[in-house]
Amino acid sequence: MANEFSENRDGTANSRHANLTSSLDLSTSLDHSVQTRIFKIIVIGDSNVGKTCLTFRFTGGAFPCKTEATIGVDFREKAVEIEGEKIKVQVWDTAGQERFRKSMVEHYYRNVHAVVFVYDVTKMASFQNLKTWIQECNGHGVSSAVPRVLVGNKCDLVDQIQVPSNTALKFADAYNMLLFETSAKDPKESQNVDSIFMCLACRLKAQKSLIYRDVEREDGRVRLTHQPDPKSNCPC
Ligand SMILES: Nc1nc2c(ncn2[C@@H]2O[C@H](COP(=O)(O)OP(=O)(O)OP(=O)(O)O)[C@@H](O)[C@H]2O)c(=O)[nH]1
Ligand SMILES: [Mg+2]
Repeated sequence: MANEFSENRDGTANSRHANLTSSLDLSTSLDHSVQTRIFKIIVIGDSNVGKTCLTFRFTGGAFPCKTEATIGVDFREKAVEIEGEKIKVQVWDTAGQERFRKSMVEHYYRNVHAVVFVYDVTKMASFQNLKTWIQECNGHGVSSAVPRVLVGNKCDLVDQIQVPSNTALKFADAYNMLLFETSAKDPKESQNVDSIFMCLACRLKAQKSLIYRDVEREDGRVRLTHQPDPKSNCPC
């Protein structure tokens, strides 16, 4: 594991074109040295929708001044605390371009704990392609018990919006997902970006027993039917 992650100045972990080994399988989801659970969240969607910028905003707290197409996968980690438990959220920022991802796909989905599907609100094609991304995810055996959320990014480009909110909401509802419309670029939206990942981390913490058992065998769906607890720091 140590060879695969380099520590950034801000304390987040990052690795490009990582040589994936079984140590990343995360089947136990537990960092034994410090007894911190690790939640593996993958970020999926068309190229250029802003997956790298969203993950950077969450883990690094800023919008990167320059990005290049992701090759394979970039890992970023952020330590969070939920109801007194320290948890590492490990974000897998995947490549949207087919040529940069095909050899890695199996690794993306293996032992994944949650999935973030991203589209660009200014690009209808990226929204229409979501079905293909969902099919790929299901085709790799990701259980319906694995929480999924939908993210419409680039909301700061208000004059260029092509995907109406109600269309996105209907889609999210049909696939039993929460919808977040946000912007990785707009600093005012940074809390909303954090909420995407914190919401999933809270769901996963609540599913504690599922993570220690075999998630694949559970077929229960995660539905947001409860009211958020005002005393909890869960954003959803
Ligand atoms: N206006 C605006 N631009 C954004 C936003 N998020 C990302 N971008 C821009 O969109 C472009 C693509 O962003 P990336 O984060 O690299 O996209 P990606 O989905 O990671 O692309 P791949 O790695 O090829 O899959 C870059 O030029 C970003 O600056 C946003 O919220 N608003
Ligand atoms: Mg990228």
